[in-house]
Amino acid sequence: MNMLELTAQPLTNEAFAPFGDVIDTRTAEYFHINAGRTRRYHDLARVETLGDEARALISIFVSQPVTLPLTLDFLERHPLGSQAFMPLHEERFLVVVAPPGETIDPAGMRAFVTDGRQGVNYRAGTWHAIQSVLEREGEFLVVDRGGPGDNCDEHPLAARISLA
Ligand SMILES: NC(=O)N[C@@H](O)C(=O)O
Ligand code: NI
Repeated sequence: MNMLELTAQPLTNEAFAPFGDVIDTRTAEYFHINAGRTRRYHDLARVETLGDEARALISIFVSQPVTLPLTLDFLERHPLGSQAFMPLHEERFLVVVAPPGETIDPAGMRAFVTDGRQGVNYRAGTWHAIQSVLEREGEFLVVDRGGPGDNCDEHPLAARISLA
């Protein structure tokens, strides 16, 4: 299997649009609630929970940092639901994705690096690397789909991800 080499680019809303949503108050609209004390950054990402008895889960991931370059031997997808990761302490992380589909075209793969203020929401079926925090232990709020059915497929590949 050929090793694909990718250099992670800064994450932007536009570049990530084919894969899901970037969660970032700096690029989002808000309105005031709670007698003006609160800015509500409303409906920043679409939560998908497909199939009978599906429900949204709220979890916390505490992840150990990856070493660079990051070597990947698979990407995974969740066909029955979205999956969102929001850092709780401005942790930076790698985002490696490919568009939904039964196979992965290496030419369609993209690698991004977040800036600490960004979270991501993978839409259902988007191929992605598992959570890959940089530099230090990371704590993430995770919103994804629970319920019956197989919601995690793996696709083997060989890739090495570097920072510029
Ligand atoms: N397995 C799990 O809950 N996490 C992965 O889906 C991931 O994307 O990190
Ligand atoms: Ni996942």
